[in-house]
Amino acid sequence: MNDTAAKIRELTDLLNRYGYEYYTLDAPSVPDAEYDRLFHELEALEAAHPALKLPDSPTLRVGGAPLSAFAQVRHEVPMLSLSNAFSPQDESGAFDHAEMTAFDERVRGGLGGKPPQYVIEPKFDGLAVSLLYRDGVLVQAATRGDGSSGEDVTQNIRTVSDIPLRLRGGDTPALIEIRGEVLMFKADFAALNLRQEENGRKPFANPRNAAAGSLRQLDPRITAQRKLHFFPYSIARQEGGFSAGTHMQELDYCGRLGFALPEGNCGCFGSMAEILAFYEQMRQKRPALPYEIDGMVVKVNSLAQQHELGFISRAPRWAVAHKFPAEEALTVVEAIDVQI
Ligand SMILES: CC(C)(CNC(=O)c1ccc(Oc2ccccc2)cc1)c1ccc2c(N)nc(N)nc2n1
Repeated sequence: MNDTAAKIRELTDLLNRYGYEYYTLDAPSVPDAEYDRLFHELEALEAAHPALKLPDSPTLRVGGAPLSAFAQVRHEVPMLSLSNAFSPQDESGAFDHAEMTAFDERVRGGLGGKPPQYVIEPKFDGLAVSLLYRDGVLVQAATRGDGSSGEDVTQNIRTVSDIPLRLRGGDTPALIEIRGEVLMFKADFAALNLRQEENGRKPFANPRNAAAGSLRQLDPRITAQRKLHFFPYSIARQEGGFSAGTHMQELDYCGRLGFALPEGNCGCFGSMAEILAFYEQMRQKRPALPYEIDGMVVKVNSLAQQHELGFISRAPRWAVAHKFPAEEALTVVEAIDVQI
């Protein structure tokens, strides 16, 4: 490799490490001025040697020329929705968890009476996307669409700072497809709407619409100006690399690959009673979370038990969204469509 190519490789790796420390670990190891100096040095080298620009270059995060339309991407593995369980409040204000108890009984029935371990995690209220990495490099990103195919939003996804352009850690899988949610934090949503109003533009109704509108922008430079985040929640396909046996191991593996995890807002328990206690804790914590959630998701932890339980019309038998009651009587709970 000639020394210009070596220098570009070195600057790309260094800036990706600094970006990971700043955006995902929230623990920068260099001042912003140092990052900017190296970033401009890389930009200059790439402008002088376009053929040497790397597919995981951090300069891709600023967004290139606008697209005229989004290409369609067919999902090799369908992107499913979740069946819903609600816990309505009775007039005394007590919550009726009958639907979650019924879920637990169905799961135990399906497992021949074996008591499963459950994982409970936030049900992110954003836009579901699928990320495809080949030999550790992000090569494609798509929205869920109708579950079978979605829009190719690869260029826009590269501007999301906590999505790695190259997976971290050793033992890189030849292929891995990671699913999760792109969302906008509440504070960034408020700041965006302030800017919208100042510029005479219509404000977004909620952070989910703001995230969807920002990601489905044909101009990646606009997406790059919107502060988006990503949390993984599933590994859809994998060739090589670490083979997880449980959903918690999948989440931990995503953390090692360089993704942000909703630390402290996930749990793994051996009984539905503990799950319901954690759900209640999260319902109390919800207003203080930096991002919006519209409930919790409860999943069977063992992947072998998930496969044993399968899907009801392709919504998993082994997972259910446990929605929070609407905060105000006026909140319209959208009809949840189980998209296939
Ligand atoms: C559980 C799953 C539906 C993902 N899983 C899948 O989409 C999925 C898709 C094909 C699968 O296997 C199949 C393979 C071939 C055919 C049919 C299914 C398995 C899981 C889901 C959906 C939304 C979530 C959300 N908003 N927040 C959290 N925290 N978790 C979520 N989890």
